[in-house]
Amino acid sequence: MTFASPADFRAALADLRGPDQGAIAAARARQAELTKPAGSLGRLEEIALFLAGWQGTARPRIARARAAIFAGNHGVTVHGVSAFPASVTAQMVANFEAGGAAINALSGAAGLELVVTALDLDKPTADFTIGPAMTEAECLAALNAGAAAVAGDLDLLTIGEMGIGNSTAAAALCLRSFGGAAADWIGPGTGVDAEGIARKTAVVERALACHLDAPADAFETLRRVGGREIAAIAGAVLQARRLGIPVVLDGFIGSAAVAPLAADNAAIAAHCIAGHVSAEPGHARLLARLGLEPLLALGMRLGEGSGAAVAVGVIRAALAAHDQMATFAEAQVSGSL
Ligand SMILES: O=C(O)c1ccc[n+]([C@@H]2O[C@H](COP(=O)([O-])O)[C@@H](O)[C@H]2O)c1
Ligand SMILES: Cc1cc2nc[nH]c2cc1C
Repeated sequence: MTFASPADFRAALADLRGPDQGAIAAARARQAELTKPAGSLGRLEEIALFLAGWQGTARPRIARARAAIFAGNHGVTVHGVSAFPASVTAQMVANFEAGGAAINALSGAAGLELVVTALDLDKPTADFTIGPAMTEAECLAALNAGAAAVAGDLDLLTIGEMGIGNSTAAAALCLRSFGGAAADWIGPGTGVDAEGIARKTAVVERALACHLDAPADAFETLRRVGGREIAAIAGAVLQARRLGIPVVLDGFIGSAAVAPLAADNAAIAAHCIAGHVSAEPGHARLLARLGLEPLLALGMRLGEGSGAAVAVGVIRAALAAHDQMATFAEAQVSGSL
């Protein structure tokens, strides 16, 4: 068990390591020697430096990369907050296992090992409009399931989720972590209409009122208005940080899992790349609050780690250029005047 208690989780979140500045400096020096005008590969250059810092080497690589997908069920679905029935969560997990989901195709295309963790699907979280979604023990177990999906020898981790109703939980997490109005964080999710959005807004407002006087630290917010797959993502992101593994986040729900952690320690997202900005309207606002600039904007809103997996293609391209290009000296090309 990685996090022995809520206090242990809080201590880990309070004690975050930074990237290897020497490796970043060495990678920057190499970039300056490659046969291109300085800065001409734009964000690709920043990605190479980012991976150098977290992998602790001037020549980062992606030999072993994993897509970790977490699934959970939500008691809040009793309020009609999703366009799909809660039974779809387990059905989609079976689809992941059979190889028929988008993430199967996209993780394969990106060269990612797919690891699916289904968390007590037959035991939905409690309805968080009337009490905490999870007990302390349940939340801790989910955090640890997330941490357990992170292997020490990974060069990169991408993260995804599946959970009917979890865009409502994600909105509640964002509101409790960053404030604003419920409407700032609510969107159609799987595709609810205007009445569905109004129902989601009322549900999130009731949830926030229910937990108003409760402690607002990361563990309590995850436990009260999160979900098992969401807490698992939080545990995986924190464990990856402890191991120095860079993370690619996916869409609105995957990013919202980090929101309570960021409210306690703004440095938590430093080892994360936002793979994409999803079409869920709160995602752009959330990424801005996390200090992350999305790599892609493809109008995707699927979840299950799909946008993060697509972004890995760009990240691999960044490393290919960084690693394989000739220097000005090697290619006998004149440098800038
Ligand atoms: O990743 C996103 O930005 C995203 C946006 C909308 C929906 N989803 C997925 O759809 C489900 C949540 O939507 P809902 O309507 O059931 O709350 C869940 O399984 C997510 O993976 C995901
Ligand atoms: C079919 C389906 C697939 C999904 N994948 C992630 N969330 C999803 C929600 C639905 C409804």
